[in-house]
Amino acid sequence: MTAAGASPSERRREIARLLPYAGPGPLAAAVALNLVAGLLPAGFIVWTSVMLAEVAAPAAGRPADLAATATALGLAVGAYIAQQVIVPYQAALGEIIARRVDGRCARRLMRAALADAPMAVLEREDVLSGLGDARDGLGRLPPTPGEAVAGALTLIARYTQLAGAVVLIGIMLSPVAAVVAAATALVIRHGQRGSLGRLGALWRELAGPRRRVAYLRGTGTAPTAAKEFRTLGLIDWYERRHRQDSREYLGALWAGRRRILFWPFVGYTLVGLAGGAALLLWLGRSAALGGLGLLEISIVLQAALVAVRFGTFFPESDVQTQYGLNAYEALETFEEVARRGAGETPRGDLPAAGLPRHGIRFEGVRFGYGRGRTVLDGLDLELPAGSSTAIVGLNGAGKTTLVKLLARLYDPDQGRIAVDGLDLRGLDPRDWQRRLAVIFQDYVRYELSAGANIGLGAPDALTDREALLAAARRAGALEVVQALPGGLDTPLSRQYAGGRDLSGGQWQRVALARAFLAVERGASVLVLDEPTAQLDVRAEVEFFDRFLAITGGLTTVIISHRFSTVRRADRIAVIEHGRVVEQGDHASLLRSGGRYAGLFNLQARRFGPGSDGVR
Ligand SMILES: Nc1ncnc2c1ncn2[C@@H]1O[C@H](COP(=O)(O)OP(=O)(O)OP(=O)(O)O)[C@@H](O)[C@H]1O
Repeated sequence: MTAAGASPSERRREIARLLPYAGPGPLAAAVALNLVAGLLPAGFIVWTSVMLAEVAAPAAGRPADLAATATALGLAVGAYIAQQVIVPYQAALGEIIARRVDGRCARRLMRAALADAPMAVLEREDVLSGLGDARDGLGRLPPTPGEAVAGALTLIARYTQLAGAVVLIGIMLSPVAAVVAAATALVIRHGQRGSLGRLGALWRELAGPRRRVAYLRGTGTAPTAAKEFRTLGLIDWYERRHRQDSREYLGALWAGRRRILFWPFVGYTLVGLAGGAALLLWLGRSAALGGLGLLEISIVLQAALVAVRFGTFFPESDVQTQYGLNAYEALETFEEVARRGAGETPRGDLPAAGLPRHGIRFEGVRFGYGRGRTVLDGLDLELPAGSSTAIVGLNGAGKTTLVKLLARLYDPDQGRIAVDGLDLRGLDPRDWQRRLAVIFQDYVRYELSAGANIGLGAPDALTDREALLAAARRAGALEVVQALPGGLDTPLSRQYAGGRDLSGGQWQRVALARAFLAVERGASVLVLDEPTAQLDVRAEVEFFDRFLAITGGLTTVIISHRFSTVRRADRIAVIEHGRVVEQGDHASLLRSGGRYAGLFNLQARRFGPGSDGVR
């Protein structure tokens, strides 16, 4: 990792240490190419000066030497063309070297994060923030839309410069020469941007492999992955996989670049050559015929070079304008999809205040995600107001999907959900969602303070510390909060100064506190998806003792695979094949000896003879 605030000499030493990562071939080629690129302008100056001296010879009393003039002109043109030809090779070599060096640095970072650093070190705040910086720095972030705009503005300077040069050629040499200069510049420029546009398309085409490499690099340098990588012995495999996928991606990228860039480059170089040569010859001829003085020659020569050079790459704008807008285009596409989706979704406007008074009914609900398989298929279910309903079913049965429909994150394809007889689609969705307090299985662990993690259950209570602590107490999270060095103000992430991370069960209590705060602030339907999955047995028992007291009078839905959780509900519904196949209370379902009894007995057996499956 680069030391922060390294001095210039330290930075030079660091670059010297990184140079070998480029590999001997690219390194030698880059040194040679850059030496030549550095010498060519000197050659150009010398040969154009020789040419000028020869042109001025008659004025100095010497006879004009046409052969020497032509040789100097030829060498000057050659030096100029060579400079132009070298530019893209310099850029390509630079890219190869940057990729190789970054690749080696990323592998070093992965190894350091996954294999070398002790876990205790990986949990230190300063180390985590340094690791975050290193990952971001190696992220090869594309230019942003803002950079595209700034880059586009710099084109004003480029085009003004061209216009000035063309006008000067028109005045000093001839209008036709000015047209030749302008046409040469614009044709090359058009070709250059066209190639870059096709490269942009290639970049989009390779989005999948690029994302995979970025993912591998991201997880491989994330401290959270280190535990599993070490214990499973995945480090060597992971490195190989990263190298192989990187090679495949870069192979496809470079092949595409060669295909897109080579022939256009040759073609437009020839156009530049022809246009530049025509202008120089025109100038030489006019000068030889004595029609131009040194001043005019010098002005036209430099203006012609401005025009011909115009067609090449503009580092201050081209990449920015080509790639910077990708994020913006993605944003616009997303907005459009969102707008269309919102337009197709009925948006009711009935107020939801006070609902449900009687109950919520799923009536013949059929639903599938997109074109995927049908998840719920004619599901009928009643959730009486003021009572608790537990939903049981195997993995993938559709329990969470049912909650998503209830929260109006999706609408049924067929059938309806009725709240006190009103179709859910007729209610104002935001208003209805405020009536719900839902904690999903994959609830969000906000990298914010403990207080905010609770307070986001009802944003208007974010600053009400009493309310936050009361919600924490109800969820059994008070001792978690009190043990934090800054209490409610402690950031729940080690990436921040004074931050702490929580255990899975502690996080779950904080998420429950969030839901209880929402209930406290007016939500009347509490939905908990696997609320106790990460709680220890004692915490689970405590949770349910409190839960029954807290939720009395509320409409609650609990999804759980733990029968100790489920059995306490007023009603239990078993979902299978997209429908409710059984419902009733724990005792009646056990008596009936059906699906629920089967699952219950299976779990009970797992925990030994005599166990009632409570865990
Ligand atoms: N966003 C989604 N897009 C496509 N399919 C999905 C999506 N979410 C869930 N599914 C699919 O819908 C089915 C039901 O998923 P759901 O999460 O509702 O099951 P579940 O009963 O809650 O399972 P679990 O007990 O494992 O939590 C699964 O086959 C799942 O793959």
